[in-house]
Amino acid sequence: MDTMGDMGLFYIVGAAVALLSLAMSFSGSFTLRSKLSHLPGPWYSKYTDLVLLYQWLRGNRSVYVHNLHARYGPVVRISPREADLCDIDAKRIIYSTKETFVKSSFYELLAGNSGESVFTTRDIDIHRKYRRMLSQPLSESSLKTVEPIVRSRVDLAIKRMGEVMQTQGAVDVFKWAFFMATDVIGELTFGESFKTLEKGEATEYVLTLQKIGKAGAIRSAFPRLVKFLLRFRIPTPIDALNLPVAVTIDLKKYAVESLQRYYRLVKADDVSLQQTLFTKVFKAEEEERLTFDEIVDNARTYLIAGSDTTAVSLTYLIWSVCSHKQVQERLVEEVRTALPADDDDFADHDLTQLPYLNAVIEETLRLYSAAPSGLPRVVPAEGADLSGYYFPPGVIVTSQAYSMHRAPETFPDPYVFNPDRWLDGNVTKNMRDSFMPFGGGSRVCIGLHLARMELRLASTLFFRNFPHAKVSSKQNMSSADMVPTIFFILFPQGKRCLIEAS
Ligand code: HEM
Repeated sequence: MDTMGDMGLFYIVGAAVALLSLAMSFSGSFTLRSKLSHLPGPWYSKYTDLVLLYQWLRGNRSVYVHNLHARYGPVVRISPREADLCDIDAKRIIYSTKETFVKSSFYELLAGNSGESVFTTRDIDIHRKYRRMLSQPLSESSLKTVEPIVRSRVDLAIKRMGEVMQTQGAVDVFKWAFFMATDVIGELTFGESFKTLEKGEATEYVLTLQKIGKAGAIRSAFPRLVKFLLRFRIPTPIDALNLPVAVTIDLKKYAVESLQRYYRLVKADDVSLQQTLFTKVFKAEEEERLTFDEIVDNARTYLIAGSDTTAVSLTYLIWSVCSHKQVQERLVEEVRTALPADDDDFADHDLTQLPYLNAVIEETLRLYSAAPSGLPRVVPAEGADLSGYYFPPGVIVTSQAYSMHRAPETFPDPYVFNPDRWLDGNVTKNMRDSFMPFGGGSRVCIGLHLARMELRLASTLFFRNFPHAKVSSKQNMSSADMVPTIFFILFPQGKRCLIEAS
């Protein structure tokens, strides 16, 4: 057969596989008997999850669910076997440290064919083992030892942003925040930086990282199809379907190569060895507590969970502050008073003492939580009473930061960016109990202290260096660019945020 003939056959087979798998992916999307038919919600959610799936693929699920709450109240059925609860007591029960409500199979879909990690595993014992081994290097006190690495990456990011502002008039802070967060977590994980800040452009690996959000959304919508394609490494004529396959393969390859390099240094007892978040875990491997594959899968998770999230948060922080002049003046004044211009010798700990800076960070995490969607959990075997309704075993319940953080009875004027609400004396118990930018309970974000450290250092240094920064209108940059799109991780629709020095 000639090449064209081969290609023709190839595409026909590809299309057939795609259609078949689409059908398989959707099977189970229709039901005649929803176990949640007694809950409020749109009529179609009793029978199908297709509308939810459609909103998910548009990057609009959180807003869609939020609008359903506005219409149906704090408990809403969003699919035949899934409900979202915007209720403080329910949230506390669902995301408790007891882990009675385990993660749903959604997390396995996000992981695809990769092995389990501290993020994706649904097994309570495996999770506890990973958490025991991985938490300590990311604790507040242990992070002090890696603070110089974080600080050097943040310093370089701010320097590069300044250079670009000077030469081009405006800088894309989203791009540089992503480079910064990726270089930080890359260096802390693999012992060497990706050097994207130095190069000023994304390496191939970093480009792959940027595609993860979309790849995860596609994979979780068409799990069987993606699994099939990944297993047999079959390219299809549909680019969107090739994306999660390529992303999974590339990320794994890079993580394996980098960790093998680092492992060789650990084995050789190299004195110049830089401590990473995995140094102790590597040593533990010798006691057969974590296999090399387990380390690779957890390292990959760090890269995925620790780059976009922090970058998006920093971007929205800078944009929000620059869009509110009074907030900017107060922040700049606080930083100027606490850290005189000729004093560079401050530590992250000093920044934890700045009330307004920390209020700005909380307010950013409230309105622009980087992972604002529902975090799905399974109702345990005994069923559950939540918010006045009975939930049978096996159904999925979620709470989403997007709605919890916009409940007007807890956060008055919820759509207003107002850091004052987080100052001493203004914070209520309900605010604390509703707040979930890092999830909650036993599955709370393992990297939250690192993320907060990066946010404190980067925002302080940004507004110290560019006190009069403002949102640019160059290249038609507008607030439309900053409308959130949410594929599990939130990012600005325009995928850019242009800022000028003054
Ligand atoms: C502002 C930045 C960040 C935000 C908003 C964020 C948000 C979250 C959220 C909401 C969860 C809970 C997910 C769920 O229950 O389904 C989570 C878990 C997790 N995050 Fe983060 N994260 C951030 C930064 C980081 C960083 C820097 C790391 C790097 C180590 C990281 C690693 C993880 C891991 C491994 C988990 C899973 C923990 C577990 O299940 O035990 N995150 N994160």
